[in-house]
Amino acid sequence: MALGFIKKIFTFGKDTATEPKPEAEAPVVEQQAAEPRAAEPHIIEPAPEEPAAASAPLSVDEERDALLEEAEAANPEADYHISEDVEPEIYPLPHAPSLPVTEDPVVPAEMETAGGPAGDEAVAEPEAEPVPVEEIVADEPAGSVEELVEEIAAAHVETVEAEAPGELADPVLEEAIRAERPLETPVLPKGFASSEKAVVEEAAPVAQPKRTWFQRLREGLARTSSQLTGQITSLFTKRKLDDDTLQDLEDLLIQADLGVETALRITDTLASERYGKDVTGADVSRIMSTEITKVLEPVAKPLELDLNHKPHVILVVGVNGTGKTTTIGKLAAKLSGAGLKVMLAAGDTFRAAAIEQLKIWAERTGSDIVSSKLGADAAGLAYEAYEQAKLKKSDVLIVDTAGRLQNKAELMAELEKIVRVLGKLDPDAPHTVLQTLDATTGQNAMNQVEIFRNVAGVSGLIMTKLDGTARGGILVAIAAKHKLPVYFIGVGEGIDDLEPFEAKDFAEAIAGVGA
Ligand SMILES: Nc1nc2c(ncn2[C@@H]2O[C@H](COP(=O)(O)OP(=O)(O)OP(=O)(O)O)[C@@H](O)[C@H]2O)c(=O)[nH]1
Repeated sequence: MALGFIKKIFTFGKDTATEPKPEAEAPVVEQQAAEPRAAEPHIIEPAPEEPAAASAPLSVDEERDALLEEAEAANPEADYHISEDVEPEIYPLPHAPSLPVTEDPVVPAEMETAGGPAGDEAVAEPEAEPVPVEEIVADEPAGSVEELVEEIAAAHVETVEAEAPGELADPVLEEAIRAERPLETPVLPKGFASSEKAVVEEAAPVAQPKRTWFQRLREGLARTSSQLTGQITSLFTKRKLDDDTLQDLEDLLIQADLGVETALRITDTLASERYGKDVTGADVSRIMSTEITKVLEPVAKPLELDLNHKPHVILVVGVNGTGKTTTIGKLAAKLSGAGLKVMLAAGDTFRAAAIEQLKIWAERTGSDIVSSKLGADAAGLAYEAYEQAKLKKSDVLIVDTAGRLQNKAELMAELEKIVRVLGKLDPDAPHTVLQTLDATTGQNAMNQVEIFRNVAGVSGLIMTKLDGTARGGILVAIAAKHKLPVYFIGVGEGIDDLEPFEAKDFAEAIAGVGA
């Protein structure tokens, strides 16, 4: 059902995805503030931001202002002022909903903490109140509370409303969104799963023929596969299977980054079937494909979203250049294409280009985005993004992070702090910690998992740049060693070049079976 819409998004992004062009001096915020669009069909908005009633919980900006005032009183020397040219763009949010809103909307229980107008019950609920930032950072080392508050104030956080992602292809989805009611049965794109039972994963299988994806996977892995199968074929030309050929094969498989464990699985199986007999390259490929499938099957899992959390927080980590930002864009495209409300957080505050790049992806995918100025505290930004996502009832918040391993200690401290701050806003957050790995880096990717796993509690992987590399075998070695779920693989720079990870397809593509 969502597939037609996803395809539209893909087509839309395809032309421009390869070379994103930042709009240099024209912040998206200003454009949108100046030209509010008449209709935002995909946004389920709360009522317009009106002054909160005396008994209502503080809005995010009031909450933050109060915190900043307190911090200022405690330390009059510090400058906690938020620059005026930025503040009006943020609070109230620049986009006022144009959809009709009932006077007293009933907010579902899981959305009560959003801070918007709610029914009596919601107002009475104590847990609906936002958690003060000072509590959030209470466990931080001495002095860090003030620092964080100061940094949040200095962050010039800006929230950009989503662009409409285009016409909705699904009339049921469209009707639900126009009626401002949540979908009872969220329809997730392929590669995602929900912990709620009532999820339809793929409603229109004919719309995207498997062959297309399979062909693309094969094209992507062609270098890995042709190098490996070429060597195997020449190894077994007119040779019976003996200890020497088995040793040569083992070396070859290890050189192809498959890892010792998988190499041994393959040679052991081959030996048990064909020792002393003639062996062809096709025999080896078949066994390779079967054994690699066995290694990969336990890790080929959909990315499970718990939509009871609003938002479900996905923290994306990884060394810089591994494709974090691009992958976030691709994920956002899938999710917003399926009708979910997505908020992005430009938590890579270390690189201006990363912030700009994410803004472009937000525009392209119809996602909201919270960003800050360069060098701002990333945990503070994550805090703001979470609050904004709550306020706007986003289904999913995806947080980008910096990945500069050159300054490892600082980076790790920053990641730990982001995880801690999110965990205090929602004890289960971040609900998913995704690590991106660049397949072209081979063995290096293995070490990267080790590092980020310990610091950020990585819960799943996405391997990027599998197109055009001869080192795709590393995914197998990583699966065998770390046993972490692999949700998607990146096979290009375009918006639709992210595919759910399928063990058998991948194994066959690497082994050159069925080509
Ligand atoms: N060929 C190919 N290129 C990719 C893929 N994923 C990302 N890229 C490219 O890799 C480069 C780095 O990607 P980014 O998304 O900027 O990586 P990052 O991890 O966010 O990097 P920093 O912002 O420096 O931390 C970009 O040129 C992307 O277009 C992929 O699956 N295949």
